[in-house]
Amino acid sequence: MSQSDFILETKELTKVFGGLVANSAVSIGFKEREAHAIIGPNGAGKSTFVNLLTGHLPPSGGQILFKGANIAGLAAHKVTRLGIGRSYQKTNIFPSFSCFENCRLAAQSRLASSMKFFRSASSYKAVSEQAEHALEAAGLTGRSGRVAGTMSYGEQRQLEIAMVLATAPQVLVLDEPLAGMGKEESEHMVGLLRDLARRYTLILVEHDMDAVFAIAQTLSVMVNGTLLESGPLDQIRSSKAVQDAYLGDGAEAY
Ligand SMILES: Nc1ncnc2c1ncn2[C@@H]1O[C@H](COP(=O)(O)OP(=O)(O)OP(=O)(O)O)[C@@H](O)[C@H]1O
Repeated sequence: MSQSDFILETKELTKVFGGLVANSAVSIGFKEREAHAIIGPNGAGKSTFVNLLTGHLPPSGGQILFKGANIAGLAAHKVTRLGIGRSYQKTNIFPSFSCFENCRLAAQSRLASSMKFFRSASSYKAVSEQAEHALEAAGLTGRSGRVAGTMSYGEQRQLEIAMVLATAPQVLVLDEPLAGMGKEESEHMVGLLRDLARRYTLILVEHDMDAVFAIAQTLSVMVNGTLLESGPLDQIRSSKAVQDAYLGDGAEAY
């Protein structure tokens, strides 16, 4: 597959913490408008990988190509502005602000100069519309004026996704979006993510294998900081190496 087939691609991406190699020469390609899950046991290096992708950690080596340009080492806010949005394992909202305010602040953060922006009434309107669209896209239509902290946990996770959408990303990086959710909330979130996967490139770290199989078309399996295998869902499900290392007998433990 040629480089142009991928909107985002890592080449030999490496991260070393002291003596520990958390990511060892990881090369993964992400296609446009595809849901791609990164799976693997605890400590495999998944969070480190997404922290590198989104500029939250500087790599020790390798490349991160976004639309062909190497963005490795770029600061997180600059990566966001390029169009790679990211949600976190824990909710990251302002609980005393309304849903709309949370999204409006996120939309504003995408702009290079928010002070300059505040002077323009038309830009304010554009950002407000972007915030409302993001709420709708995240399934929170009608929740605009609701104080974020008073919503259910599941809705707060939806709000966090709305805040990422408000930054007008092309690539959405979601770190354990189902963490802490009950069955109903999880099903709702899976539906939302399947819907978003039709319009965005989705990169997902998730332990819930039923959800991963329902959302992702492509899977990359990490073990001990290395990429074990990357490919279409069916290929990974039937891979002997993946079965042995991860999806086999102990898969339910993850
Ligand atoms: N900031 C850090 N400093 C030192 N070691 C770290 C740091 N972050 C992660 N590690 C180590 O790197 C390895 C990979 O951790 P990472 O959190 O990326 O794995 P993971 O696959 O996301 O695990 P989990 O599924 O439990 O979240 C682990 O051994 C971890 O202890």
